Amino acid sequence: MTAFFDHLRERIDRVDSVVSVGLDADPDRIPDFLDDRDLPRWAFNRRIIDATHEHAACYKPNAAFYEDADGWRALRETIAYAHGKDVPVLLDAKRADIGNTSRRYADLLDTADAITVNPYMGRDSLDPFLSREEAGVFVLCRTSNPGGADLQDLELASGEPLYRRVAALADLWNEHGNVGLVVGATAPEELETLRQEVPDLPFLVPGVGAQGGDAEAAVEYGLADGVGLVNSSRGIIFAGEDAPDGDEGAYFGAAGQAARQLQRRLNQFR
Ligand SMILES: O=C(O)c1cc(=O)[nH]c(=O)n1[C@@H]1O[C@H](COP(=O)(O)O)[C@@H](O)[C@H]1O
Repeated sequence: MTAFFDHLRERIDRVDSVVSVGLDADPDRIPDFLDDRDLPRWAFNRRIIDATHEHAACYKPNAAFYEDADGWRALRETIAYAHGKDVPVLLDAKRADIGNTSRRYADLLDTADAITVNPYMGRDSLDPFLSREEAGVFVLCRTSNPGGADLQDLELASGEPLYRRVAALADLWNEHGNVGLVVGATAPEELETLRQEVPDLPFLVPGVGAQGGDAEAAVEYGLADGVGLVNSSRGIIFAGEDAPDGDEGAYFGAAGQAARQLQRRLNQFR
């Protein structure tokens, strides 16, 4: 294992948690009381991090919520703040392209500790990420969305579904011990199959919480030798939406409570 997974293991042990808190700071859902702040998404994330870091093995901002000028600034501040709390950051960017383009995408790892990548363009498109030995590279394998089966379950001539081939390839690409898979909690059977197929790869398992995935399967099959991540985004960061209007303490307190509850629930299965 290299730096990212070593750090993640330490973090999991220290806080006794495999929770990845998804920082999907949707501008449409940032509470009104933060509207007048410079960079409301950063103001929001800072408070979320303050409220949840004791329960977080990792933070996972999804790039979709930051891809504008203010957004990138908010993201940079957020990552630095998470690092200040010694929490690793996995940037959910789902990138990869032809070589020179991917090399620029891989620069995202100058700031974040790990990234999600899309394997559709094959090995060379992932090389710039894989060669960053210190970083974690999570390859999309069997996604949590309803259409995940459209392509990923297609049977190859060998009879195996495409997602299993992706896992086998990711295992081959793991020359530096820095590769993980993304497998949704909404696909518990596929999680089980994949854990047998690639016993050594840690998984990022999204889809518990708002998407209703299987938390027990996420833990049972997501961890490789105790290392892996189970992500919830909206279910944690927007847990305070029922708090009384303008009550900042209650709003972010609810996020902390949601993170703690998920930590406890997942720990029952570890
Ligand atoms: O790569 C991911 O993290 C990901 C893969 C996948 O199969 N499904 C999935 O939901 N995700 C991401 O995980 C997060 C899930 O958010 P919630 O449904 O709000 O918990 C979002 O940022 C998604 O983009």
